[in-house]
Amino acid sequence: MKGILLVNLGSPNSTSVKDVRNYLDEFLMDSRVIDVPYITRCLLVKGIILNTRPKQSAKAYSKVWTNEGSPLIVISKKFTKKVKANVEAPVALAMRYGTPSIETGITELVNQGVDDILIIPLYPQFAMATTETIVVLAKQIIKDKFPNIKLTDLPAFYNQPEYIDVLSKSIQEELKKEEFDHLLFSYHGVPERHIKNSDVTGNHCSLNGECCNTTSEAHAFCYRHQCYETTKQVVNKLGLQPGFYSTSFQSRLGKDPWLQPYTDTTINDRAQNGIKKLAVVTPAFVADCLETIEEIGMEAKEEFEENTGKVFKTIPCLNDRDDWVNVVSNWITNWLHK
Ligand SMILES: C=CC1=C(C)c2cc3[nH]c(cc4nc(cc5[nH]c(cc1n2)c(C)c5CCC(=O)O)C(CCC(=O)O)=C4C)c(C)c3C=C
Ligand SMILES: [Fe+2]
Ligand SMILES: [Fe+2]
Repeated sequence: MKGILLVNLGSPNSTSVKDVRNYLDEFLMDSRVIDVPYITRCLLVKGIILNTRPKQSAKAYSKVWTNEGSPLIVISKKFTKKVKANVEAPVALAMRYGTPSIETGITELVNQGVDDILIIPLYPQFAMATTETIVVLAKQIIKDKFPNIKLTDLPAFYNQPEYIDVLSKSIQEELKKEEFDHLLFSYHGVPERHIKNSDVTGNHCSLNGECCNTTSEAHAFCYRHQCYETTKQVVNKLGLQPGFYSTSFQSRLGKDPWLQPYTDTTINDRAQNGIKKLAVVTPAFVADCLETIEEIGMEAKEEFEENTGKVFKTIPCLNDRDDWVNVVSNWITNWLHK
C-alpha cells in the first residue's frame, strides 16, 4: 500500500534554553547544515555556538510561540490534517530535527500497512541543508530498519506551475489591499560554499550569480538558481515591473560569506532610497515560522520603520490555505495513480 510522509524542518520542544540547545545541537551538528569536518563542527557548534545562541534563540522563540506550540509545527499539523482529508492514502507528518522524527513518521505509515512511501520535503527550493538532508536520512532509516519499504522523493517544486499559481495569488491578495512601493522576495540564505558543494557538474557555479541565468543541469540542485527562478516566474505571472521588486537572502549565521544580497542590507538600502511602503514575501518557507514571524515580521519591520519606512507588510506563507492544500493533494493523487 502507498503512503505519504510530509517533512518540514522542526522546532524546539519548548522555548526553554535547554530545549532550544538540544534542538540546535541536533540541527547544527548535521553535516549538511554546517558542512565542515566533524572535529571542526564539534568545536564550532558545541564549543562556540551552543554557549550563546540557545539563550538568544529561546528569547526569539518566546516572541512567536503560541498556546498550541511552535507556529511551524502547529501550521504543519493543520496542513497535514487537511491533506489527509483530501487523499485516499495514509499521510504522516515528520520533522527533520526534533519531534515527530522521520523514523516515527515512517513507523506510523508502516504500522498502517504502507510499503511504498512518497516523501515530500516541504521546501520549494532544493538545498543540501533542507531537501537533501531529509531524503538522505529517510533513505538511511529505510535501509537500516525497514529494508522492504520503497521510497520515492518529490523533487523541489520551485518552478511547478501549480505552486507558482498559489504563491502568486497569495502575493496578489496582499498587493490588492494596499499600494506598495516595493516587493521584496526574501529567501533563507545558505553559505556560498553550499552552492559549490551541490554543483553536480563540478564547474558550473561561478558564485557571481551569472551562472544562474544560463542553462545547466546543475540547476536541478542549485538553491540560488531555484530562488531566482521562483521570483522570475511569480514576476511574470503578476506582470511586475523591473524596479518594483528585488530578491535577497536572510538568516545568515556565522562569518562565512552567504548568498547575497542580504535581506537586512537590502531593506536598509530600499528605505534610504525613498521606499516607504514595503511588502516582503518569504517563498523559501511554506509555513510561517521563527524566520518569517520574528526575523522579518518583527526585527526587519522595526528596522525599516526606524529608517523612515512607513508601511511594512509581511505576506503570510502558504500555510494551510485551501488552494495550497489542493495543489499538494493533487500531486499526491497523481503519484497514487501512477
Ligand atoms: C548554517 C546554518 C543554517 C543553514 C545552512 C540553514 C538553512 C536553511 N534553513 C531553512 C529553514 C529554516 N531555518 C530555521 C531556523 C534556523 N536556521 C538556522 C541555521 C541554518 N539554516 C538556525 C540556527 C535556526 C534556528 C533559529 C536561530 O537560532 O536562528 C527555521 C525556523 C524553525 C522554527 O522552529 O520556526 C526554518 C523554517 C532553510 C529553508 C534553509 C536553506 C535553504
Ligand atoms: Fe535555517
Ligand atoms: Fe547557478
